[in-house]
Amino acid sequence: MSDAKISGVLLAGGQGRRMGGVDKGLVELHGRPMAAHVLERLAPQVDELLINANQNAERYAEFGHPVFPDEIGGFAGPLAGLHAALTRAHHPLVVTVPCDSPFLPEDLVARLHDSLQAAGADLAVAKTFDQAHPVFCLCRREVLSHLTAFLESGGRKIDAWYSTLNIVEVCFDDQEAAFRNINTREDLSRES
Ligand SMILES: Nc1nc2c(ncn2[C@@H]2O[C@H](COP(=O)(O)OP(=O)(O)OP(=O)(O)O)[C@@H](O)[C@H]2O)c(=O)[nH]1
Ligand SMILES: [Mg+2]
Repeated sequence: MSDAKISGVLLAGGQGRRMGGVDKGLVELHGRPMAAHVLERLAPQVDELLINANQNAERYAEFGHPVFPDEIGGFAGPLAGLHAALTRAHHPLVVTVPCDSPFLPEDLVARLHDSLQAAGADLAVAKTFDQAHPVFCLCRREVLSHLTAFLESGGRKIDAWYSTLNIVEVCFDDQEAAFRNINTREDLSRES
């Protein structure tokens, strides 16, 4: 297994429309912002942490890690966040996680990394049973030029971009509950 260092990126650049247009990463669960839960789980798994957010930069900065917005504006979706992340990351491997999945696996990065290496893939993405979790991915930083070209040609859909890459899907069937995400007020109250 390679010992390449890994940058971890919290994707918090969405508009939270299903929750009424809130900045979901700052919404509190058990008395703390969801971003805090996610960062705490991810920190021991990576060599640096970065935060991608398009609003409330000062509040995200309080977590103590660099904060940056999408370079491609207009809330173009998570690929715009990944694009910005790949331009900012210092390490050769980059893992992304969403801001609304506070229970992410503690061995997420180790398992994505093992599969990426074993398959010699460009990108490893989590799945549970037949459900893909496309924003939980580990990729090589050098896919940036490929992603930039995809975005410049008007591409926005994460699945469409993945279909042009050498990817490996990594099975987390044993931890399905760790991927539950919070999209609505009802989802939030179910966890509270
Ligand atoms: N950087 C960036 N991240 C995004 C964007 N849209 C969604 N995301 C992130 O992608 C992940 C999954 O997105 P969703 O669950 O759809 O979150 P959302 O878009 O804020 O919420 P909805 O508006 O209800 O769809 C979350 O971590 C979001 O922060 C975007 O335009 N830019
Ligand atoms: Mg969305």
